[in-house]
Amino acid sequence: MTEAAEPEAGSETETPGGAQDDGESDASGLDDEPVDVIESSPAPPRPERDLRFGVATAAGLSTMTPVARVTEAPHRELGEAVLRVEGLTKAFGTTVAVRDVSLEVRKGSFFGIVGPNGAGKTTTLSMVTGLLRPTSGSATVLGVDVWRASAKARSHIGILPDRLRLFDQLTGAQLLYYTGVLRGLPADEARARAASLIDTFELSRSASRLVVDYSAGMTKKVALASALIHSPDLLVLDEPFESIDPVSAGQLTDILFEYVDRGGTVMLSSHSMDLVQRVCDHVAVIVDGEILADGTVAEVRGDVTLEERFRDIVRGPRQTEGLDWLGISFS
Ligand SMILES: Nc1ncnc2c1ncn2[C@@H]1O[C@H](COP(=O)(O)OP(=O)(O)OP(=O)(O)O)[C@@H](O)[C@H]1O
Repeated sequence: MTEAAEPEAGSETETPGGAQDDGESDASGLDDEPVDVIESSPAPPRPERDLRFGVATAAGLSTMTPVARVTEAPHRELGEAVLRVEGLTKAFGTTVAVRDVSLEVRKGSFFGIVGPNGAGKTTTLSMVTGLLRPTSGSATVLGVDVWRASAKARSHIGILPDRLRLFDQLTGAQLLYYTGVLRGLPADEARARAASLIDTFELSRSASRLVVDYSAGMTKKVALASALIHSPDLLVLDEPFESIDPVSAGQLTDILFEYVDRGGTVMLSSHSMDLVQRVCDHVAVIVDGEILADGTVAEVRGDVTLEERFRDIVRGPRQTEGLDWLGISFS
């Protein structure tokens, strides 16, 4: 995994507790937490594989079907509506970023939202998760209105936002622990889940380094782990695979599959049509703030690939138009 690489000389940052990652610290990374913020009692035994967020051991993960070999998502029986979006609209001044979007995401679904740059994906996901107030329309999670009862609604949601704003002066282990505590977990439970997630996401060698020193991919992983720590019913992930290498992407996908198999629900945005076709059972295509197609991936793509259908739907302008002055032939 990417974090196996040692930081460059001089780039390593001292932790608040004065410790540096020497690559030999405890796998949980919680051993060198400052004693005034995390109790120094030994970490409790790690929980069995019985948590929604998928405490997958390395052995467990290795028995799963490598997602890279799959060309379409497995059939899943879906349950009740977890997320209902009705007539969601967002205007920034005179720019209407999202117009009258309605969606339903059912329990057990892996739902993809795709669209070209600037189509309104991030704006939609931000409204769904309570990070951005809509101009009109509503979003409910398990029947709880995201804006009228935001605290309760957010307790059901795990969020990986587009522009990550993490407490990056914490170590990875501290970030997970404090996220768990802020999400209302008892300290012991937060510590145990943090340790399990560090194992699952193979972050043990980086767990006692400051997040500010993480690579982009490692930052994404620790952020995704943080989104899972309170065992949410719905995970909303904005471009979760951006900056992630293919091996890590396959592993993250397996973790998300396991989360869904345990009754979780995922909504994600992505520019990778191939990935969406392989992992998502439902997809919505958004263009200029409006949903132009949605349904099962099979319904939306028909007898062509999702990427081909996406190109048909979007019909972007030819990129070479107006570049004649470059003097290069693109044909
Ligand atoms: N805070 C803001 N103020 C003004 N305009 C905004 C703001 N946020 C987004 N927009 C505009 O809303 C539109 C949709 O943006 P959004 O970030 O939702 O697109 P996106 O589909 O996520 O794009 P990308 O794939 O490039 O990340 C764009 O025209 C963007 O410029």
